[in-house]
Amino acid sequence: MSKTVRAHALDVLVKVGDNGAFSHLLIDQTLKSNDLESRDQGLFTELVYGTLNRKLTLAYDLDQFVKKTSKLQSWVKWLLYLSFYQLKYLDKVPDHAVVNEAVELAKKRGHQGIVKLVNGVLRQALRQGFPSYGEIEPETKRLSIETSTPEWLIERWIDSYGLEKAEQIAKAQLIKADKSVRVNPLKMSRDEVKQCLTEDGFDVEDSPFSSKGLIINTGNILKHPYFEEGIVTIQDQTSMLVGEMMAVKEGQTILDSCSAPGGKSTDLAERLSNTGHVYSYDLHEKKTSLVEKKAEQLGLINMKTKAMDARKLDQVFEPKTFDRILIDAPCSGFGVIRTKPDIKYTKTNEDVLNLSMIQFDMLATIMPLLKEDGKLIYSTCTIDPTENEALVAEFLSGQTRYEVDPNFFTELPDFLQNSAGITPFGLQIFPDEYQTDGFFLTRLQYKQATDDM
Ligand SMILES: C[S@@+](CC[C@H](N)C(=O)[O-])C[C@H]1O[C@@H](n2cnc3c(N)ncnc32)[C@H](O)[C@@H]1O
Repeated sequence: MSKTVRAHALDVLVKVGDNGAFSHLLIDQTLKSNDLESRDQGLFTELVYGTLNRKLTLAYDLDQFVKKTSKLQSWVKWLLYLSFYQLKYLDKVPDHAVVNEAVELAKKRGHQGIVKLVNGVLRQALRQGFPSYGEIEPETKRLSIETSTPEWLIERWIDSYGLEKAEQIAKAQLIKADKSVRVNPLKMSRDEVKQCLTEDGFDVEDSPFSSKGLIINTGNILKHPYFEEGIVTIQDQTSMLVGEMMAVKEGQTILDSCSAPGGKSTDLAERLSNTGHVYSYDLHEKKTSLVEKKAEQLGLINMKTKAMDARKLDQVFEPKTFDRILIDAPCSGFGVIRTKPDIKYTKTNEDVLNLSMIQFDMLATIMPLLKEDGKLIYSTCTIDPTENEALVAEFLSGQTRYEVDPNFFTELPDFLQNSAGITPFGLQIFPDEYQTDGFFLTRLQYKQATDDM
């Protein structure tokens, strides 16, 4: 008999274990190498991400029913987390089905004592109900358990944005992400794609972030031929805003210093309508080959890829070479926890500090490669000031040549112009604002001469 969805989910959860790393790779691997039906693929992904994303909450819950959880074998613990997740958060699965499936999985993997324990714990949880968290003290611990976010990260967000905002951010990271796609204008217009997808039964709407973006409310776009044909690319709406704000003009020469897997680079190349050049760099060839693959799929012939540390690009290019530069920097990724929950369990305070030093070096090395009338976008998919506005402020304060482009703020889409995350150093988009990833971007340029001389 072929494996059930829950058996696949349990396998991945056990492999990911408490280290938390690489769940998205294991999910992709399982989806590719097994013939799960498309309905089951959705459930499988939801079970793995959902359980991982709620890990700390589920561990607290389990402590109420089992005295020494540390003595449980890893797979038993994850089976109970997986089952709790379904009982608490999934309406579509009946409780008795969750218990029966868990018991069957326990029978396959363990002895009679474990089967009894799994059955007993789940039935007790159903009888007694799950604990509430309101009384937990201090407040940071309560928030940590309720939102399954490590306490140090909650404290970081409180330090940056206050308790109320920290709570909103942590809660938003638990909400399932909408899918959005970018339309390739070299192949079809957004309106045409929208119309055809609607005729095919999809519920689709225009993204307010980008003229190329569509939000897919219902329908599995990964299975649609437009995906294979390079007519659409999966991309978060905030990432598409980068392409929009680069204000690219045909024929330009563009540098993308951290380009893999190629989402934004290919957006820029599409915007050049296959004119000009996009030089797409990343640290390793394994990474740049992903960019090449994407470019090929989208029919783009104006991209050049090469592996190189962005902090050495000044050894390859003369100063003032590029019309447009993108530094979409490696970052802590606290804006994309919705789709990569591992991030909140694996990153540390020290990582944030180390990343900010790399980001600073990248800015310092790459900024001089911009032409006198050029524009450079610095962006991250995180919500930490140390890597975002504070970093840009520090970079600008140490020199006299560059500034934030004042037109950046007026050229933002109208709905973002009064956004809570606007500072003199850029725009911070929070994950609780627009049902998107959390994201930061700003646009820098050479200081412009003022008229009042
Ligand atoms: C946020 S991701 C880029 C995403 C990409 N711009 C996109 O839209 O698909 C950051 C990238 O920086 C790369 N990276 C990390 N350190 C680097 C370095 N020192 N030099 C160049 N690239 C680096 C990582 O390999 C990663 O692919």
